[in-house]
Amino acid sequence: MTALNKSIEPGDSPDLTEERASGTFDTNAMAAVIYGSDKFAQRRREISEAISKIPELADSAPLPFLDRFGKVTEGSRKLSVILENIDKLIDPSSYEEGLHLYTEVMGMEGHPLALHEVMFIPALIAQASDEQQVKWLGRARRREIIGCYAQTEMGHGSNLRALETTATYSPETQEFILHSPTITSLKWWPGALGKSANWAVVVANLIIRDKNYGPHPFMVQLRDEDSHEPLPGITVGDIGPKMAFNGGDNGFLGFRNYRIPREYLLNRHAKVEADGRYVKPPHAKINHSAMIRVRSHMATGQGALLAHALVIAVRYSAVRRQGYLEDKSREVKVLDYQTQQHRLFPSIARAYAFIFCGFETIRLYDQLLIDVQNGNTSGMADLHALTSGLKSVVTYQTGEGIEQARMACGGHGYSMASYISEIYGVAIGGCTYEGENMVMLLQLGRYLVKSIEMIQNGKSRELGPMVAYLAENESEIDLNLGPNEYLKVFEYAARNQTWRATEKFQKLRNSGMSNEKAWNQASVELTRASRLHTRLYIMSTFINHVGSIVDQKVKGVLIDLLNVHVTYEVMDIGIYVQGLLSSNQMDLIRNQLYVSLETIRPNAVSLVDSFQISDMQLRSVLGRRDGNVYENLFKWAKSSPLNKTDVLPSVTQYLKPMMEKSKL
Ligand SMILES: CCCCCCCCCC/C=C\CCCCC/C=C/C(=O)SCCNC(=O)CCNC(=O)[C@H](O)C(C)(C)COP(=O)(O)OP(=O)(O)OC[C@H]1O[C@@H](n2cnc3c(N)ncnc32)[C@H](O)[C@@H]1OP(=O)(O)O
Ligand SMILES: Cc1cc2nc3c(=O)[nH]c(=O)nc-3n(C[C@H](O)[C@H](O)[C@H](O)COP(=O)(O)OP(=O)(O)OC[C@H]3O[C@@H](n4cnc5c(N)ncnc54)[C@H](O)[C@@H]3O)c2cc1C
Repeated sequence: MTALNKSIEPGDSPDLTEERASGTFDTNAMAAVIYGSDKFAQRRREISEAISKIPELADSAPLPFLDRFGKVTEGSRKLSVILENIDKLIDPSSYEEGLHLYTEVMGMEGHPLALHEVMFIPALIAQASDEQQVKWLGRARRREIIGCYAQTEMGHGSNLRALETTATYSPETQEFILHSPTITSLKWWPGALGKSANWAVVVANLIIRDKNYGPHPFMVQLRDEDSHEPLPGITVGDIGPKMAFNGGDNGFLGFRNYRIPREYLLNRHAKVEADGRYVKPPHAKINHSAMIRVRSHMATGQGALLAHALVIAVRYSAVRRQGYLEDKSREVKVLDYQTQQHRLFPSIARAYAFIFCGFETIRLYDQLLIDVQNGNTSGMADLHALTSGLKSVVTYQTGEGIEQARMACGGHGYSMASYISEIYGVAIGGCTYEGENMVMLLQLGRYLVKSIEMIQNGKSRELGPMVAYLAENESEIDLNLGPNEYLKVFEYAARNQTWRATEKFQKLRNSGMSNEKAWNQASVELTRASRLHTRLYIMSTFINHVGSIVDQKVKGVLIDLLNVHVTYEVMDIGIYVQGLLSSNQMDLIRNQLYVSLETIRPNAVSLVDSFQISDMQLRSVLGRRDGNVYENLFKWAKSSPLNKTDVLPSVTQYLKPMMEKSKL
């Protein structure tokens, strides 16, 4: 009989082999569900295999032992090896294959092409005219140029209307003059801007005859294409070390009356004619499209980051033995403790939920892109609201889940040998980039308040499908019926909170308070409504996705995982459902959660193995596929540069003289 868990190999830790043998489903079949098709899951495995055959693609040292300079250099070195071998490794026209290749080889610490692929090229696709695409897109795709997306400034990131960089049109020369008038107007943070990029999409206020038309995207050359020196009028550099992404060069950028041709305004939607006439775009916020795209991809991206941490924590918990349960002759795997399961299994469910929900959101974005290219912008507000809430909830919960995974690994989780702190640093960057989470929750809050106002004005029928539940009355809940009943509990909580928050805002406003002050005083309640609404969306896409799965064994275990999810989520929002559920019902749900943790236990390792994250990609001693943790932990420590000599110069220079002095 072939093993259902495809990861069993001779030489593996017997503890992990035992876990893999208890799995009830084929991990390749689950990987096909996670990665959208059997074909792509298979391609991922083939690409990982091909990468492993090129030794130069391996890290030259464990990344945590490299300093900043070493990390940046290592990223560029590996990138050049990738590009020499790219045709052997992937189909270069496949974005997904490229993403897998980069993630595996470059890791998550940042590299010169990260923003080129994630924002620069997408911004050109969405915002450059056909003519401009002929000029730049091919060059960008062939990597003749390296680009980034430069919007945020030292003084302003969230409030785009207050950006200070100006692009003033000069009809005489038909040029835009880019200028940074203050210190705070320096572009600050853009990935790959500091040292790698030679071009950028720069967001600056378009000024024509003293009138400010607001932020617009411009294509700007920053460095000479031969010497890579900054061009005259450009000040550019690296902003220094960060919590994570230290292989990347997030940068600063200033302009001193820097001239670019009129044709360098990305003008698919808005244009400036030669005489300075402004042609309006079809939607006022169309220039925000590069951000909507990244936000749409963040649920799968963050799900993958959470998955990395869980692969490490769950595998390690199956080989780590500490303490006893009934059998006093052998210490127990820590994964058998209910507290450990409660710490990790709901996060496994969330990682799956984020990935499935991400599929749906990317589908909505791709549809919107087609609609917008055809002149139909009617879906923009809905997707903006949805992705604003989603990026906030998934990044926050991913951060929470990763931190729990770290603690679940005890002391070794705190070591960089686990690599979890790096994953954490990368993931929580997402709470800030692409819109600070509170700010984005409030964007969704605006949309929810408007939806309630439509209901109040008798326009319930005009509500979109995602907010139609706000107009419904609650019905009786029978919690024995399964996930759809839990969905109703969430609908109740989100509806109730959205009405309460809206009514609070309206009451304050009606009391004579200004709109802004009333909004501010209701804003915590509004963010709570946004979170509940978003969690409802995540739960409903999880339920729908599981419903569509054909492989019965895979579907069976995903239903078990869904049971962990719905019971955990409802317990987690207990305070919002007090009016709906009795304390007996809450006890029932709590017990269902404990039962579902036991049900999922035999499949825990297979569920994380199904993410099929290779050892190379994981970069974690604790999370190794073979589970041979201890001998490799010792090897890892011995490879520390501090252990190259037994006596460090710092000891000879400072500690020895100190001890000698004390002896006198
Ligand atoms: C395959 C890709 C994978 C991607 C990620 C995976 C991650 C995994 C691994 C990570 C590895 C590397 C990735 C690192 C990438 C990091 C890249 C980071 C990039 C950046 O951070 S770029 C800078 C981002 N900056 C922001 O997000 C700024 C946030 N602020 C805003 O967006 C706006 O200021 C605002 C939305 C808060 C407000 O906009 P403003 O223009 O001022 O509008 P308002 O006046 O407030 O509102 C007016 C009405 O307009 C509506 N509105 C606003 N925006 C939109 C929109 N985009 N579409 C439609 N409608 C919009 C708003 O709702 C108001 O409507 P109303 O009047 O209420 O009807
Ligand atoms: C890892 C990383 C990568 C990045 N990459 C890029 C990039 O490639 N290109 C780019 O252009 N930018 C990039 N950024 C910048 C990023 O987009 C901004 O930092 C982000 O949008 C937040 O803006 P801010 O820094 O101005 O935060 P601030 O707005 O200053 O936030 C500070 C606090 O004020 C609160 N606050 C602000 N406004 C409001 C409000 N209206 N209501 C309530 N509370 C409010 C926030 O909630 C937060 O608590 C990156 C940032 C990071 C961390």
